[in-house]
Amino acid sequence: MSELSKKNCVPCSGGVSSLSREEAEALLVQTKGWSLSDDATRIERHFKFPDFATSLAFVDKVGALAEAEQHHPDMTFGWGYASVSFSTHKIKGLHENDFIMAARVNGLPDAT
Ligand SMILES: C[C@H](O)[C@H](O)[C@H]1CNC2=NC(N)=NC(=O)C2=N1
Repeated sequence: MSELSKKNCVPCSGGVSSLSREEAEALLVQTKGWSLSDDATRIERHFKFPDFATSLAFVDKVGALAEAEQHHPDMTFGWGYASVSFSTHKIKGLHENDFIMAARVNGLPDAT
């Protein structure tokens, strides 16, 4: 379990700078499977599942996690896959919260 997955998101009210590419890359080491967008404003991971029901259940679990932490992903899903992406809207870029959520998503039982 990464150190990040033990943390909780802190409210982000804007007015703080987004992480630099270097800072994001350093945190990415703790979030296996996630990649940084070309402009370094979001992180994304693609998950595969054996069927539609498992994809749907996974997206639902990510949603529950997001509601609990009040930090929300963009997601697309369909038969056998889900794509989850995090960015912090208020700062139009990355915050440690995005990496905390990625680590927590990686800890879900179906996130293989
Ligand atoms: C009040 C509430 O905490 C905020 O509006 C949260 C909700 N979820 C959020 N999710 C994401 N990804 N970015 C945000 O800036 C954000 N803000």
